[in-house]
Amino acid sequence: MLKLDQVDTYYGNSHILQRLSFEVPEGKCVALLGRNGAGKTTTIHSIAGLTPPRQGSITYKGQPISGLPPYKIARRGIGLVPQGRRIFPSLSIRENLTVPAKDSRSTESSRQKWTLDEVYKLFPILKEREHNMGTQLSGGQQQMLAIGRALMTNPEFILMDEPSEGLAPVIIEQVGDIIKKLKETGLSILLVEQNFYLACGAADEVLVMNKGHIVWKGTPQELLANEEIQHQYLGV
Ligand SMILES: Nc1ncnc2c1ncn2[C@@H]1O[C@H](COP(=O)(O)OP(=O)(O)OP(=O)(O)O)[C@@H](O)[C@H]1O
Repeated sequence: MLKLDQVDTYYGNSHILQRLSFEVPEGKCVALLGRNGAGKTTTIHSIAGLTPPRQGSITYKGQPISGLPPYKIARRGIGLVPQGRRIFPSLSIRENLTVPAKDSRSTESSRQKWTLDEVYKLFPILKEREHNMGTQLSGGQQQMLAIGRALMTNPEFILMDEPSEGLAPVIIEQVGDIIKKLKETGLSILLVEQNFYLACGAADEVLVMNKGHIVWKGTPQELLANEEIQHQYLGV
């Protein structure tokens, strides 16, 4: 569904992604793991059009998307749950959810529509607190809000950047359950994580990244059994 082929992304003269190639099949969750600075966020930003690649191709459902502005990539059906959640602090929870959905052209008509009610069904706590300000939520609830806000753009594919960041272990487990539920709705997911156990619990395939390229790929079971890779690239 999403394919990166020989992607090179730079910040100025710094060559960050180096001939990066991988695929995310339809309906699957692929986790991208790696230490700080490996290039995971840069990968997400390259796909979303925030830091376009200088060379190589990114295709989504067979169509090239590299070079398109971020809003056009979003309209194609790729939603972003950014690192650090980026909740709008001066808006209520309801407003945080409805603001990105306001532009009716933001959705291509054939896709299943996520409504406010459906997002509230998935995250009942957001309904209970819909008139609170975004910043009055706990870290886990803010993560639900960030996911709900991405769903309101009716994506078929979601990019999730470190959803476990700053959360307590019990909440990280809940995030894992949410990712499984999203997959059951038919979404395809690229999950960037530093949390080895969350990634292995939620993903169908794991990619390990180091210095801007993929150094290992396999199933979560294979990674759990491979202590050398865990130690060398993930600091587990
Ligand atoms: N805006 C920027 N300008 C210059 N260099 C940057 C910028 N953002 C990131 N980098 C560099 O690019 C490299 C990859 O960073 P990136 O944020 O993609 O890593 P990451 O794997 O997501 O790590 P983290 O988990 O810390 O976010 C790092 O060496 C980082 O210092």
